[in-house]
Amino acid sequence: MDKNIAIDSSLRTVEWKDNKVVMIEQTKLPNELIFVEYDDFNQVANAIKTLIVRGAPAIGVSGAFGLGLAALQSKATTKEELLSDLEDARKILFATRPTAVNLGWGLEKIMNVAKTGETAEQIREIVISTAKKMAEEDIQINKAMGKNGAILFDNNDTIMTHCNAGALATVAYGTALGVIRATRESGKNVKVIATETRPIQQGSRLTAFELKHDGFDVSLVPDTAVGYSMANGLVNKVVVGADRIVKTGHVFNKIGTYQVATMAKQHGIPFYVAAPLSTIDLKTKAEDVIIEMRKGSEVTGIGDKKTAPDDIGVINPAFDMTPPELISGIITEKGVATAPYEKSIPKLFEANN
Ligand SMILES: CSC[C@H]1O[C@H](OP(=O)(O)O)[C@H](O)[C@@H]1O
Repeated sequence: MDKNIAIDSSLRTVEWKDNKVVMIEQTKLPNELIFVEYDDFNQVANAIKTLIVRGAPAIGVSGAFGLGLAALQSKATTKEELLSDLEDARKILFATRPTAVNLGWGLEKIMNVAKTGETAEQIREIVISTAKKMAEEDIQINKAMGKNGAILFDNNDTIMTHCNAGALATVAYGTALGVIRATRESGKNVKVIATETRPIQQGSRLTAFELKHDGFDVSLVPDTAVGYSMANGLVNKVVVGADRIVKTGHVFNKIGTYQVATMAKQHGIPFYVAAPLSTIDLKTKAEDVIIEMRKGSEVTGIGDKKTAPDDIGVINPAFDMTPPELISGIITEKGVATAPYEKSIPKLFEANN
């Protein structure tokens, strides 16, 4: 592994290059940093479903790029035919993962601009240019979010994270880790404690990897040591990402987030969520959000090594819900929302923000 990898805005998790989608093959980290190239939207759909690319903003942009490939693959010569082919591709990309709202948001944004094209060629051009613009905006959004969040953190804080809400969950820079990067850039010295985040270990494989390569003092804890870390004064604050936030302030994030938030409340530790507006869903009620259930083999083994007996029942939700009363603030590119969230979250969308 190249010890001099720079995991910052210079390294893109996913990008459009020569009419192909290029992404980091995240299931190979931290052992190998491999880039894969796709020219078929079905390959992008598979990459999202199998977590080759993961993280709400990253899969939103990947879905948009997937529609760009679908536009190039389509043999359509008329607007109607091409829109029909794009809708077929949208359904396949949308069905890959149900919880992160960014995927649906990214696909809908592309479909809406596609309808503004008059000819098949115009549609192809606008779809690809809009997807590329979405990717560039993601980085700027993360940096704005970082600045808004940095003021909440103090010099010499030790900050706990859960899962990976870093450069590897976005196009670059990250959401929760973007706040940590911006805090350092503001001149404050911070340390990080990353939870392992079983079963897929986004914390140990991805967060520890990217923070180490970005020069941070990062320590790893098993998920079972969250309470110990907080009870023994090792944690000053927590910041995590999100996959969907509803207007009441209920946050849907990687499984285990609810436990971390509950422990933080118990120990009087501020618990923040960092997410772009594209992760906020003003329409869906908390009780109607679909929690992705993943295959049991992720829990009964690590890689190809079995760690549990055969034929046992497994409950493997990929996400859980953290209620607003456990959340100190929701950091976005438009500012920080605080309780009561049903009043503060809609304000983030007001034009003068
Ligand atoms: C900045 S979004 C990151 C968010 O997505 C992760 O889930 P997954 O790795 O399954 O895509 C996790 O919930 C992170 O907080």
